[in-house]
Parts: sequence; structure tokens; C-alpha cells
Amino acid sequence: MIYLCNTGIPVFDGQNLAHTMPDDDKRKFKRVLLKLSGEALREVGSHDNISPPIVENIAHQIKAAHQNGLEIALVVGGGNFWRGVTASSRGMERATADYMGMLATVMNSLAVQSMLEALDVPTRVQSAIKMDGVAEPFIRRRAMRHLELGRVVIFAAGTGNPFFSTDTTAALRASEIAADVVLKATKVDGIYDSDPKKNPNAVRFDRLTFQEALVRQLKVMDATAFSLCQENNMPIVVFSMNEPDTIRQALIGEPIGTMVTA
Ligand SMILES: Nc1ncnc2c1ncn2[C@@H]1O[C@H](COP(=O)(O)OP(=O)(O)O)[C@@H](O)[C@H]1O
Ligand SMILES: O=c1ccn([C@@H]2O[C@H](COP(=O)(O)OP(=O)(O)O)[C@@H](O)[C@H]2O)c(=O)[nH]1
Repeated sequence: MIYLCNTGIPVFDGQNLAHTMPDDDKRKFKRVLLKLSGEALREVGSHDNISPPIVENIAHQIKAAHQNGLEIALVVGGGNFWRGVTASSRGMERATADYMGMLATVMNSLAVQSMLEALDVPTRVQSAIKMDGVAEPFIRRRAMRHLELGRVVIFAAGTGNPFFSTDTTAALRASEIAADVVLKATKVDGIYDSDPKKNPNAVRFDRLTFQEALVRQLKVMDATAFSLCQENNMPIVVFSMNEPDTIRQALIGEPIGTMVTA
């Protein structure tokens, strides 16, 4: 094993890591927080921000896992419409741009809710920004009650605060509702030692510690989200939602993607 200079923090390469961490063949979840990237709702090459067939496919996968009694909460990003940081780099005031991003997540949340309900899955959307007539306000204890009653709860409008991301929202809400895990469905099939979109030789990890993810400054999730999960001992699984059935597989605990633990 290699250690980072004078820190005592172990540094693994991808292969070593897979062999030195405990076996994770049997992930067993009772309550999960699934984070869907906003981009994932868009069809590649299409002008539409939301593709109904893609959302329908996601809803089918969620339904399949839900039927087995799994309690499922969702956080949906807004990047298919708007990202605050991008707009701010082009001259817009950051806080306003971020509020617009949060509103984008509400549209995505309603799209996912609509598809789930079309499949007879009971749902509730709770918004971090008060929006009577569109969604319930976020009330933690009520969210937990919905989950106990078998409703899929969709947390919209991020944390309700600018300068945060929906990854951080996922970490926060997962901790609040005492979920077993954050499942981050994204464009890559796990966490690599560098960005695989930029480095074709990047090595994928099967498992990773929070400390390693933070020390290596791996950009697949923002550092605020990683450290919130670390503080609350909340495992994260990063997996690709580009394959047809991976959301269902991740939900039922199949060993896909990269798992990050203490
Ligand atoms: N070390 C890494 N491992 C995996 N992906 C990484 C890494 N560093 C950067 N990325 C990039 O992170 C992206 C996922 O993060 P992000 O775009 O914020 O996702 P999302 O929109 O799903 O929240 C991937 O598309 C990948 O290109
Ligand atoms: O608590 C939050 C969550 C989200 N956002 C804004 O909402 C946008 C959309 O969320 P995100 O980029 O996380 O979506 P994703 O990349 O997952 O689609 C962000 O860029 C931010 O501008 C925010 O300000 N506060």
C-alpha cells in the first residue's frame, strides 16, 4: 500500500482498491436517495430539455424497485435547463442565476412525478422554495411519513439556497431522512482517478473512501456533497444511467458503479 507523503492517508490505484476493500456484493438498502442528473432527462442531440420516453424509462425502473418495498426519495438536478455557475460566468449575478437553476429542478421533478403517477406509483413533490399549488413545502417529518407509507418523495428546488448544487441537496436530504445510501446516476459508470471524459487512460475505482475522494479532488461530485456524506457516514454509489437498466440495478443493491464509504 502507498501512503500520501507524511499524511498517513493511503493512496490506492484502482485495482488495488478493489481487492483491499470489503466485498460489496450484497448491498442491501431499505431507504435510498436517488439523485438524477438533469442532463439525463434530455435526449442526446435533441432540442427538447426533457424527453418523455427517457423519463418514462426511468419511471419504469423506479417502479420495479419500488414494487419490492424499497423506500425511494429522489433529487433531480436542473442542468438540462440551466446551471447557475455557467450563467454567472457569462455575466449574470450568481445568486439570481442559482435561483433560476432551482426553478429548473422543479420542472424536472414534476416531469418525473407525472411519469411515475402514470405508472400508478404514488408520489409527493416537496419543494425547498415555497410554491403552493405546485408542490408541498419541504417538511422533513412529513417526507419521512410519505416514505413509510410507500410514496416516492421527490425533493425539488435543491436546498433552497444559492451557491449549492443538487449533489449537495442529495447528501443533505439523504442525511435528514436517514437514508442508507445516496445513489448518484450520472453520465459516467463510476469514479475514476481523473476525469474519464478528458483522460482516456483514467482508471475506474470499484470502491473508494471519502478521504481519498476529497484528497484526490475527484470532480464527479462537489466537495461539499462529499464532505457532508463523510460527516454523516452516508455511503455514495456513482453509476451510469446511460445503460437501460442501471437505475433499477443500483436501487436493488447490485454491485454496479463506484461505492464511496468511510
Ligand atoms: N474523477 C472522476 N471520475 C468520474 N467522473 C469525473 C471525474 N472527474 C470529473 N468527472 C466528470 O464528472 C461528470 C459528472 O459530474 P456532473 O457533470 O456534475 O454530473 P451530474 O450532472 O450528473 O450531476 C462526469 O461526466 C465526468 O466527466
Ligand atoms: O441547492 C441548490 C441546488 C441547485 N442550485 C442551482 O440549480 C442548478 C441546477 O442544479 P445542478 O447543476 O446541481 O443540476 P444537475 O447537474 O444535477 O443536473 C445549479 O447549477 C444551481 O444553479 C442551487 O442554487 N442550490
